[in-house]
Amino acid sequence: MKKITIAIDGFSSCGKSTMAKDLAREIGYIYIDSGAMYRAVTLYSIENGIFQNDRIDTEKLKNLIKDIHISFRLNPETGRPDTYLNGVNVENKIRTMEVSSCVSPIATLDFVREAMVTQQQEMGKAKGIVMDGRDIGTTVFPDAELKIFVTATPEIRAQRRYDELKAKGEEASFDEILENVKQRDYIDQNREVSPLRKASDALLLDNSDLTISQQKEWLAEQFERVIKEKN
Ligand SMILES: Nc1ncnc2c1ncn2[C@@H]1O[C@H](COP(=O)(O)OP(=O)(O)OP(=O)(O)O)[C@@H](O)[C@H]1O
Ligand SMILES: Nc1ccn([C@@H]2O[C@H](COP(=O)(O)O)[C@@H](O)[C@H]2O)c(=O)n1
Repeated sequence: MKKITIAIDGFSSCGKSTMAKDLAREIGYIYIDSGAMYRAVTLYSIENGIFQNDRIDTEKLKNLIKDIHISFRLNPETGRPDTYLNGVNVENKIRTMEVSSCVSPIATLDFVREAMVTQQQEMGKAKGIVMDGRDIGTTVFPDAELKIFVTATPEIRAQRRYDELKAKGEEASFDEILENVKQRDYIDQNREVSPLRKASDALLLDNSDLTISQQKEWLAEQFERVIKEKN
């Protein structure tokens, strides 16, 4: 059976990776969380004094970007891929509020996007991939056979993130999360290079009132429909 490329874009914390990971596991495709790659570059920038006091030393990052190697390896305990930065597992470190609050400015930089998009296109060149992010259907894989654009209200998205952190036993402030979600949406939609947009041929999914299993079922139906058409 011919494999396809699946692009899942949308606003922050709306459930893209939850849907993408589950679908990829069920259909035996590779799953790539492109946001984790921008988060890893951000962590590197914080740890190497490139992002300090709300300022980015862009010249330094430009010189060092070739030394930033991001990869994914399956975690046998979670059954999901963990993110590695230069060979070190950074899966937990890249999910902190510190990284969340610095990542969108880093993701506006053209040379950062160019480096990430090149790696993402390489990862997907054999198809059989589900990738989620902000520009997957518009820039990374404009010819993807199945494109989804996910949205939900900012309050619902912040609540989901808040519940997730609480369940993990982590300190969280709903207001801080809501502010971060809104700020990232704004920066992501208004940057010059590859702003967050619904591709004209993407299917829109507002999952504000859907459960995880309902959205999973919806996505599986879309996949079945497209794969039948292509085979
Ligand atoms: N339909 C849903 N109903 C309730 N909770 C959901 C739903 N979909 C996802 N979630 C939960 O919302 C949280 C955010 O989901 P997820 O991490 O998949 O979002 P995302 O869009 O990939 O986020 P980000 O853009 O930050 O990577 C998770 O805790 C997830 O379990
Ligand atoms: N294709 C992408 C993916 C992500 N970004 C930026 O990274 C941030 C973090 O992504 P999450 O999916 O983990 O929320 C996101 O807010 C974007 O700024 C991107 O630009 N392009």
